[in-house]
Amino acid sequence: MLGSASLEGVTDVVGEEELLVVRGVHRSFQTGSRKIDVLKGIDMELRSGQLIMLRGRSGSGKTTLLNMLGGLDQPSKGEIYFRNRPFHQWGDDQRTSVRRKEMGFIFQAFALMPLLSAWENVELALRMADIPRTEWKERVQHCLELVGLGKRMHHRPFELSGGEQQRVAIAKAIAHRPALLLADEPTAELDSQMGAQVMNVFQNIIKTEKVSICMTTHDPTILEVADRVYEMVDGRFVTN
Ligand SMILES: Nc1ncnc2c1ncn2[C@@H]1O[C@H](COP(=O)(O)OP(=O)(O)OP(=O)(O)O)[C@@H](O)[C@H]1O
Repeated sequence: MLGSASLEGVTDVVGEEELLVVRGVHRSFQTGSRKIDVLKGIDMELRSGQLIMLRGRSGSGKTTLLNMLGGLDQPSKGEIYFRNRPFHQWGDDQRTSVRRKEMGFIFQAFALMPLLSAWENVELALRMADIPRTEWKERVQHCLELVGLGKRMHHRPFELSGGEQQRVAIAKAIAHRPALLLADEPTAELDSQMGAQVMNVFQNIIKTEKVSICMTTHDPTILEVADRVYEMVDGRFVTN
């Protein structure tokens, strides 16, 4: 087992905070009498200020891993440390609390409330994270300006392009100042220009908001902006 002493060792060596450490993670699913091994021993690290990408064919296990990093699911075996805390040992309530306060999520389909404006969508995220109401106005404005939507703050999703909707989703995901942003194929529904805009926003928020990002992608054209790419084949990482 990887104890806190060895984690401190890792931090000393690299001189930066290890936000996420994954050791020997397996995940199996039982369907009827069959056991399916989806993750077969995953090791990875994510440091503060990094953008890492999980790449791999459909069905290789990327979403399963991302769900685990976000505490939506738990490993069958192995360890996940989030900010030096043993995420894999925690119960649902503790994981939910960390997820609400310290993590943000972005999905392929933009996950906005259709009847709410961009402003109201971001505000909703602050309400959900128990951020005091007095801070909402300034924070919503800041986040929407950060993603380049300062002039579209009161539009509703159907009045925005796909790329703009995804940028509202980013503003919503970072509003409560998470340390970690998890994004599942955030550019998959976008054309290459809009996808590039989303990646620019990601690079920008890593610097200005001090958030780290772990995302999955199929898109080879965006891999070059990653600090590190993990290639997944059949539930394992392979070296390129
Ligand atoms: N709850 C579950 N029960 C049974 N099998 C599952 C479950 N969740 C995922 N799987 C299986 O695990 C495998 C990996 O799925 P996963 O969604 O992680 O792949 P992926 O790499 O994200 O694929 P895609 O790029 O298409 O999203 C698939 O074969 C899937 O059917």
